[in-house]
Amino acid sequence: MNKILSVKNLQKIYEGKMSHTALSNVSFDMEKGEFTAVMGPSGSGKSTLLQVISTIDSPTSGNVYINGKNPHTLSQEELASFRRNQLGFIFQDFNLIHTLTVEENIMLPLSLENVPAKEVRKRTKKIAEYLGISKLLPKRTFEISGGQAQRVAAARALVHNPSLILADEPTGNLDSKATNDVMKLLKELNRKMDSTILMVTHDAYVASMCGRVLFIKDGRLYQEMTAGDSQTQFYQNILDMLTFLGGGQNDIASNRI
Ligand SMILES: Nc1ncnc2c1ncn2[C@@H]1O[C@H](COP(=O)(O)OP(=O)(O)OP(=O)(O)O)[C@@H](O)[C@H]1O
Repeated sequence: MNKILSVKNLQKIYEGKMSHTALSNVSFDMEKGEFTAVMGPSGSGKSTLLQVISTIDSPTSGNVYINGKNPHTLSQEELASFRRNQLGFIFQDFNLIHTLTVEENIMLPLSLENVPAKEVRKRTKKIAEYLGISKLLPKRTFEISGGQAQRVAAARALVHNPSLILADEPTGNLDSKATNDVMKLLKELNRKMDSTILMVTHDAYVASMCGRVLFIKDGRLYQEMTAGDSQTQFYQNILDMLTFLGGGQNDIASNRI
């Protein structure tokens, strides 16, 4: 067993005129090669969880260990390097930089780490070939399609071979064909490269393609489900849980299987 992520008794309180407990006593682990979804009603704390794990925000109490190291105890400088080395991010809007070419976007994490230029080109070429986007390398980001942009974002997230990939609603803005493409891609990364992926999603169909789903309600880990043999059954179980948790129409995807 190779534990990549360990979240222990995480608590996050947003202080203000009215302080708000966004996460309360959340604990779970992820082994290498796991693909796990985080679901829950709007405002339940999913993004907060991802932000604390990704070190964008710090916990009020509790600990996060990535590959056995607690990034929240690192200095600013060490943290920046830790994030670039250990984590890969895939966001809904891809976060590509439009003044750069596709190749430069993919290279970015390595360039920031002062990896030698020859090695940067070699790794960029390899990941681009792997994801079938070699021909796009010289293009600007506005010259490529949404699905291609998602592949470029995945290439950038993977080029430095991160321990953990964090995805915040990577299919949020996409139609069902593009959603399927993105999920195929993530599954492929998960299977072939043994990538460990933690993904927030509102979409029960998308979640049913993962190996495990964590359900959050009012900042607490409410329930977890593991996929069985049938994706249709898993999807149904997820839908049932979401209906039970409540939270409005947007949280429940239409019947797609
Ligand atoms: N910076 C902040 N300051 C104060 N409260 C915040 C802050 N960010 C989030 N919250 C509150 O914390 C709770 C959890 O928010 P979070 O964004 O994690 O929910 P979520 O499950 O990701 O929601 P959604 O599905 O709508 O994106 C919400 O009640 C939100 O209003």
